[in-house]
Amino acid sequence: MGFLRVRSRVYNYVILASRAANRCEEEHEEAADVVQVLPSTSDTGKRKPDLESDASRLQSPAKRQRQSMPGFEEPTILSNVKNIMAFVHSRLNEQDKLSAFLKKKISDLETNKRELVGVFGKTGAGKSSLINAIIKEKNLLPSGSVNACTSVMIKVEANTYSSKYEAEIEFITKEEWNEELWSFRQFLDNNKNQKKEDDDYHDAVEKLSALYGDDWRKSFENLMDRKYFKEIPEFLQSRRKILTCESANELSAEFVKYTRSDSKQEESDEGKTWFWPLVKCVTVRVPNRPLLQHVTLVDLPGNGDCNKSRDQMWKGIVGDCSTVWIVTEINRAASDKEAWGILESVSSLIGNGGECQQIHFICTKSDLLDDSDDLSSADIHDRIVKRNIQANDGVRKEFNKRSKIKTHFTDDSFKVFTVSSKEFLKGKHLSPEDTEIPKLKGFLQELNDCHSETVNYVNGAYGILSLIEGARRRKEGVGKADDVCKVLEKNMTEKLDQVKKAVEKAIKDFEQCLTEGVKNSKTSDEKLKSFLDRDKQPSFFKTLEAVVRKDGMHKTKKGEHINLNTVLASCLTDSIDEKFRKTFPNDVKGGYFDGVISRFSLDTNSLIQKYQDVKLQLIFLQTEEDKIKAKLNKIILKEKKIIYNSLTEAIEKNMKKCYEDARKISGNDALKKMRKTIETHVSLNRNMYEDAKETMLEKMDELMMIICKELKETMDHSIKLSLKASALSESLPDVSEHLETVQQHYNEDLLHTVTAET
Ligand SMILES: Nc1nc2c(ncn2[C@@H]2O[C@H](COP(=O)(O)OP(=O)(O)OP(=O)(O)O)[C@@H](O)[C@H]2O)c(=O)[nH]1
Repeated sequence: MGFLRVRSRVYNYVILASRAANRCEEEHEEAADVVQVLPSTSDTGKRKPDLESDASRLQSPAKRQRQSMPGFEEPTILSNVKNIMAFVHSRLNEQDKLSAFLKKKISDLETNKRELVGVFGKTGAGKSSLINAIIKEKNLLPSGSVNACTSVMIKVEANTYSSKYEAEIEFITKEEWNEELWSFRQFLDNNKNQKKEDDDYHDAVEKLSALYGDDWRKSFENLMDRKYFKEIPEFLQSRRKILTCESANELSAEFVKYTRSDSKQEESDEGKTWFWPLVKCVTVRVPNRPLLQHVTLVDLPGNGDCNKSRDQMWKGIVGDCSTVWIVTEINRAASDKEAWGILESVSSLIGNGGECQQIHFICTKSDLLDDSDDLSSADIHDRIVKRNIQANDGVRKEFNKRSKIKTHFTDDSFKVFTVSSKEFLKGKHLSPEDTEIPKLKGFLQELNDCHSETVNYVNGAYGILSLIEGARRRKEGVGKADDVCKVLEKNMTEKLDQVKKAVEKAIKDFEQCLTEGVKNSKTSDEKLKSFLDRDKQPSFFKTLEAVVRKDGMHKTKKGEHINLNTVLASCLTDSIDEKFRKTFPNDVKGGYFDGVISRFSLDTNSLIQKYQDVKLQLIFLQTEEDKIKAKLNKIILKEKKIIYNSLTEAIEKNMKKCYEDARKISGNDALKKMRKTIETHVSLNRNMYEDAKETMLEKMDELMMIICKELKETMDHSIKLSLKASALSESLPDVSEHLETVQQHYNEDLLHTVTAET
């Protein structure tokens, strides 16, 4: 993260330097001045950028041509303000408390948050083609082969610091792979005489064959030998591999062996090694894509992988998505069990257990019609449009029936799109608008533009510059700082009390709900029983074996997501879902805890009227308030996910022993015995529900402490330093012009925020 931050910062400076250097000759002095503003090694602890050469390299014809390319990123408000703050930072010394405080405040402004859009859907639904169409890179993500499918998570984002196409490959560790090899070996040994139709048997064989060809069939002894990893020394050295190319085509050809599995190797592929079993995630960076500057699209193949770290990363990314796209083919979108199954299985992870604000149900391949041979182009167009309307209605009706999803999401947060990636790239029957790809791009653009980090950065910068100017202009002995402090401290006590009461009320409400949930734990038992009652089905033993082997979670080849832990925790989660969603809405407009955090204010506005000579200091405090609220919102968002998921995790922890015992069962009546083991464990461990409830409430208490401490300490410190500490006036730079510039941006931002909200 730190590395990225440095990279993007350097890039901003380079742009500024290049712009300045492009101006006419008499402005050269100014360009030199700009270059001086770059951060030093001591500032970042990283490589000191070679600024002179960075700037002069940008003078090359190739670079200039790049700048004139459509979509080249012009410096944004954010980069302008960042440059100003870097300059101010370099002019502050640390001889007094206030300057040191200001320097730290400037460093703290830096953030690198990206909005994640998670793309789900079964294989072949058209995810890769959709992403390619959206970023207008026909050949970036490999798509189309009948046998191959995307097998690892792929993040797609803008390359903001170079004009190259890049793929960063993150591997699992050697130790993890070694462990996996051992469990494959055990599993294959135990299943020697079984039918080879088992899902996990196929998975193991697929992974081993991808990497070792037929060698694994001869012996398991030397599978960690270096010779198998010659092409990827990075894996052995626990490093990431970076591929860099000039074009999307080239990059795609290079990274395909890290992302896709090929179930039926073709002749031309013989001897080819596929490394996807070792890969955790690939990040693809595309140059000149302002649309993805703050947004990352993540292609998420289904979970249920037996690799723990990959599974954990999957869960982490899914929980961090602010939007989720469910992709399915239009011809049976409303009835596609697998697509709805995916959405149901992730709804609590992305809803109360995550931060998803919007679900987009995307029906793909809208251009594909049956029997269109004899139709005119106009008729084809009309039929497509008509079917789009029908699909839209059908999907919405289906959504209304799915109560499991609806407990986490409102009607407004669910939208349907009917798209054709193919027609968007080479329209034959549909206009670009009819393909609905521009609609999705518009959504991403808004996500990228309304990036709250820009607003937070500009607000923070405005406050800091106000404080510098206020401190510089302030004459000794003038002002009624002490009076102002007293009022502020009184306001703070009152407002903190309100926050505390609101959080306490939420905790009490949760406690009530969970007590009911514990009482209703029989409902979970019934759900468990109905799952175990499937023991009459012929393939059930294999499924149950896989479930216990993977600590309660398994995805069948037919796409069914089984999670016994969530089934057992459902009496608790069901009891709390509605209250939890209202207390921690993912759409933060209303604010957490009935808006008490959003309403927190020391009432600086009215004080400004009365105490004009400390107006600038009060403006700083106002922006500090906004900043601490934004920071708290982030903390609460992170914590609320942990709090909600703690219910299922507590059950999962308790059930671990049960799965371990069940795993050991084999031989005659194994299915019966396994069932008995699970039922007995659940009936003897009734306290697990109470324990889960207590764990969650403890976490809520901790959250309350964090909120109150953060609010009090940050505001106390800021009040003290802005109104009480004096700086050596000669040590503070004159930032009046910068203040004016940033104030303009601040006002624009405010306008933008207001317009976006209305
Ligand atoms: N006619 C038509 N075909 C499409 C469209 N989108 C995708 N396809 C085709 O559908 C097939 C699968 O598309 P992909 O984009 O590879 O699907 P995917 O969901 O990424 O598949 P995995 O990589 O296996 O997860 C390919 O042959 C595509 O060319 C579309 O809008 N129209």
